[in-house]
Amino acid sequence: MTTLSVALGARSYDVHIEAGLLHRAGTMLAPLATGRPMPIVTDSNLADHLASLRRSFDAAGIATDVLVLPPGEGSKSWATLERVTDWLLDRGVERGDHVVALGGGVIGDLVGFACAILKRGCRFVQIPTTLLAQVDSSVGGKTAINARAGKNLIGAFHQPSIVLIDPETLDTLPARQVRAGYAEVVKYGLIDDADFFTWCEGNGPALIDGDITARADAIARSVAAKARIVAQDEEERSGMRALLNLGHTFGHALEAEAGFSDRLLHGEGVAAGMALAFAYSAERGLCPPSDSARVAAHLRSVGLPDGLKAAGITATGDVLAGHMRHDKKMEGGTLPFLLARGIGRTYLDRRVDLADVAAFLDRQPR
Ligand SMILES: NC(=O)c1ccc[n+]([C@@H]2O[C@H](COP(=O)([O-])OP(=O)(O)OC[C@H]3O[C@@H](n4cnc5c(N)ncnc54)[C@H](O)[C@@H]3O)[C@@H](O)[C@H]2O)c1
Ligand SMILES: O=C(O)C(=O)C[C@@H](O)[C@H](O)[C@H](O)COP(=O)(O)O
Ligand SMILES: [Zn+2]
Repeated sequence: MTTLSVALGARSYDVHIEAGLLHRAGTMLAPLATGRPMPIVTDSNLADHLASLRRSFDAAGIATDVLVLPPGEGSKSWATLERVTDWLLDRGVERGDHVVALGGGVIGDLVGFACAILKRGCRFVQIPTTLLAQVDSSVGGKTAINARAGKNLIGAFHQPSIVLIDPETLDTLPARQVRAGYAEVVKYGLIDDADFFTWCEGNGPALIDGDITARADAIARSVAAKARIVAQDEEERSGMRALLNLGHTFGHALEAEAGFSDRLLHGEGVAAGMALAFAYSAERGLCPPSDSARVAAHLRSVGLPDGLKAAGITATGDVLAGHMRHDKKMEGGTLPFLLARGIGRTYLDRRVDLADVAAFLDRQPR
């Protein structure tokens, strides 16, 4: 088993990664059991993994209660949040109790936020089952739902007590979802690890095709990178954690245009967003055009969108910039932007003019 730590003082926790770990979750979580049934929240695509998890809890003598939600981004909503919090309150969940989030980033973000606000905070456990959640969303404590005005606009920082990652759960994940999660893997290479991007170019196709070693390696490297960044800037105050937002200002705008629907998955928006961030950096003379072309080529080669056209977005630059004005990084009316001086050389630029970004977007092929 690989165990990585997210070092946050009193809020520190471990992330355990091992094939088959789901079947040992009961033993791993037994120290957190209170004698009352442990609540598990999941979505309806996870019946088989839920059954495995419950068997492992039964074997460890832990009773469970289960809430099954509809799958998809639409569940990151006020209505579903109310459903989760009412369900937890009906079960008499106390502040010291642990709620298990079994699923992808949607379940993790939603349940994490419910736990952040339930009785002003109860504990939770992340058992991520998508590649995206295993490499990114289950670690770091960003929790949220979406608002009419945009993505993740209602949320809180709330760290889990433990994260259990079983790469074998990815065996049932549809290929499109694997590819979308892979975009966040590539992100770590583009941020500050050019060698890892080269690793992605060599191993990405096998990872997507199901190579368990490549998947486990990518998960461990991604979690280590995220834990290192989060430990330095837990609440995105210094600019360090903002690096994890590479491609997201563009990506969230594209997701908003697609109505936060299956038309464009989060990871697909991030892929197109990263390609746009590199193209914009290259256009401004900050980044070698060859690096920008290399990023786009790799994303294309694994079937991810490399820009507006591939993402199916036809909106004007002004409309997209309008979405960006809701970005949580806005400061005094300006939007700090993640740009790149090259592969592995992402930085936060505080002098970007949104009108210039809009004009750049208008020049992109539709
Ligand atoms: N908190 C963070 O730091 C953070 C980081 C990245 C993304 N996110 C958020 O995560 C969300 C996207 O997460 P996601 O890509 O995991 O999407 P998701 O949770 O919607 O899961 C994708 C789909 O896969 C299904 N699924 C999950 N696990 C499965 C499995 N093992 N086998 C078969 N089907 C399975 C789900 O039911 C769903 O239909 C977005 O809302 C995004 O904003 C948050
Ligand atoms: O953990 C972070 O910090 C990230 O930015 C990770 C992102 O991949 C993730 O999509 C996050 O939810 C985006 O955060 P937001 O603050 O832009 O909503
Ligand atoms: Zn993301």
